Amino acid sequence: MPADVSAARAALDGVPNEPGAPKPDPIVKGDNITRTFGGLKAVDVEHIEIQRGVITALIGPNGAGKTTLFNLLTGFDEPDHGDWAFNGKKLSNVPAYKVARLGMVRTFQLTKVLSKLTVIENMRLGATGQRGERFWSAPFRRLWSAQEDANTARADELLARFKLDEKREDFAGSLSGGQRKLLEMARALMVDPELIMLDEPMAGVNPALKQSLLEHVKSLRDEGRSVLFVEHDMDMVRDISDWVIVMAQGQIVAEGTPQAVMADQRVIDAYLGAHHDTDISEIDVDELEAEAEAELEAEEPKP
Ligand SMILES: Nc1ncnc2c1ncn2[C@@H]1O[C@H](COP(=O)(O)OP(=O)(O)OP(=O)(O)O)[C@@H](O)[C@H]1O
Repeated sequence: MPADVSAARAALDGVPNEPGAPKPDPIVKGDNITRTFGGLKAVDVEHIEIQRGVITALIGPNGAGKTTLFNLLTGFDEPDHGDWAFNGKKLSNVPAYKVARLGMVRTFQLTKVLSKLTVIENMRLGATGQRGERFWSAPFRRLWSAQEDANTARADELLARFKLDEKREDFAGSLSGGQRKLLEMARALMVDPELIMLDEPMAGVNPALKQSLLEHVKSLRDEGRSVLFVEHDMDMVRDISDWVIVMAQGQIVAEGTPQAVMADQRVIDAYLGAHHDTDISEIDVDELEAEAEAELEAEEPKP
């Protein structure tokens, strides 16, 4: 682990495991952020701070408001109320492409339109700082070509890093789940962000590829970026996050190191409360028994 990553982690040592806890060096700071849809308060965050230079996970049950909070912070949606700052600069009413240019970028799942572009075209689109898909319409495409050379060089470098160089001319829609996630990450890196926000980086990824994806996420932090990710895959949260923020019903209900948060009763309640609908008939009882037996055998003292 590079020394500056250990230092960044160590800085979290004294931070209390409390919702909205102040951080020693926050890259994002927000207050009283609310967003309602009809009568529903999707986001109702009193105070949030994201520490610089570490990996922060944002978790919570379905509908907790995680994606809405991502959209608000990055300028893709407007709050009812709220103030937040990135590197001390207030961002309310700043459009998404400007937020991206300032250094805060979120990934997007590959939409239908983006699937019909090639991998390299997706990368060049990333360089526009998230102006959206309309920016890629024919007139803009011509305007854009003037700046293409520098962007293409950066795009090719990133494609090589994420092992997508052989897919350069393929349609993005033809990529596997894991390759799509790598492309989303590579595309976001086109603007060289200080804070990269990953939306469910493990969703739809084949288990064999998960480890390699985790290493790529860690490499973002190890090169000095701050990472904030939304994820349901608890193994990933446990494995790579330095800090975890838990949302439920629009609010931050808990925060702390992965170990502290996973042991927190409020988190267990918020999670299990939402996931207790698992159909018991779907569980393979024989498999569970076999696993339990294997574990017991492994624990038995050797004669
Ligand atoms: N554009 C919208 N119009 C109406 N309701 C919305 C809209 N976007 C989100 N919501 C509602 O706001 C709440 C929070 O949704 P959000 O997608 O932010 O949750 P989430 O924590 O990201 O959930 P998930 O883990 O399922 O992605 C949900 O009840 C959702 O139905």
